[in-house]
Amino acid sequence: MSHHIVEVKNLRHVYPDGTAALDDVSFRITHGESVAIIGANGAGKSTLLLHLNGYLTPTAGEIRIGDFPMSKATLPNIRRTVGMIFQDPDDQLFMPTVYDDVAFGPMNIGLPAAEVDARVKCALEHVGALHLQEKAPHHLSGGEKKRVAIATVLSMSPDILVMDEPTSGLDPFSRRQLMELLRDFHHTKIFTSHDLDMVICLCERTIILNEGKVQADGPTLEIFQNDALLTRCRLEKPLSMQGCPVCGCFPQLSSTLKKEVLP
Ligand SMILES: Nc1ncnc2c1ncn2[C@@H]1O[C@H](COP(=O)(O)OP(=O)(O)OP(=O)(O)O)[C@@H](O)[C@H]1O
Repeated sequence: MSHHIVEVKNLRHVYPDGTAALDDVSFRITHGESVAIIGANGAGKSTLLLHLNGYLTPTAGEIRIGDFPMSKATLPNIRRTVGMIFQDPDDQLFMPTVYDDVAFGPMNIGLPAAEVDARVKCALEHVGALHLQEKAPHHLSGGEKKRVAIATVLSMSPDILVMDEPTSGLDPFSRRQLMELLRDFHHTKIFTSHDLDMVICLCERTIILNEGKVQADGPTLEIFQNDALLTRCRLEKPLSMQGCPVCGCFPQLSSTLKKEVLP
């Protein structure tokens, strides 16, 4: 399934004002992997994601999605393969109703009306937002907007899901539901997040960006056990791996995690 592969080679991005946001970033993500891209504020995470379906163009370097190098000619195909969910759902929702927003992508690729309708209903049901279909997106709460933004991407049946800060702004119940939804998506997933407890639950691999460069790329648990690396990159362990400051116990850890995390 080579169309599920994401390859980034020596990517550099300099914004028009001269800010070098990414420098010599390289990695390869293969089919079915679930990968977190983490880093402190300003590390370059969003800039990197915006390259993965062509919203930003590299200053230098190369991106391949499956068999296609990113270019003007391959962009429509790549955008069908890579479903991008932005940090701010307002960047994604622009139609008069939720239904129209979720239908927009499938209609645009010329699917028959019955197929569009089926995809919209299925995507909205999947994110628990079918009851919102007639509402105006700008009347929704932050968490509802996030779900609908995800539905706009699911309705296109992407092979690769790319999400910038998926759990930001969600209440604990909605966060849990979203995590379950993402766990059920069995194709390639790439997230940026400051929610490191979500990362530990959903991503077996983590890439750390620091000042636009890849500082680490490996198994998530190994990375979160490397205190020196985390400190150097201005990161902290997930809460579930931090001991209670009073007695040193690990109340939130599941027993499986305890075996792997505790010395
Ligand atoms: N449009 C832009 N023009 C100039 N500089 C920008 C632009 N967008 C981002 N930057 C700069 O690029 C660097 C990387 O920003 P980016 O948004 O990719 O970081 P991030 O890791 O996603 O941060 P955060 O965790 O705060 O969302 C920062 O120094 C930022 O100020």
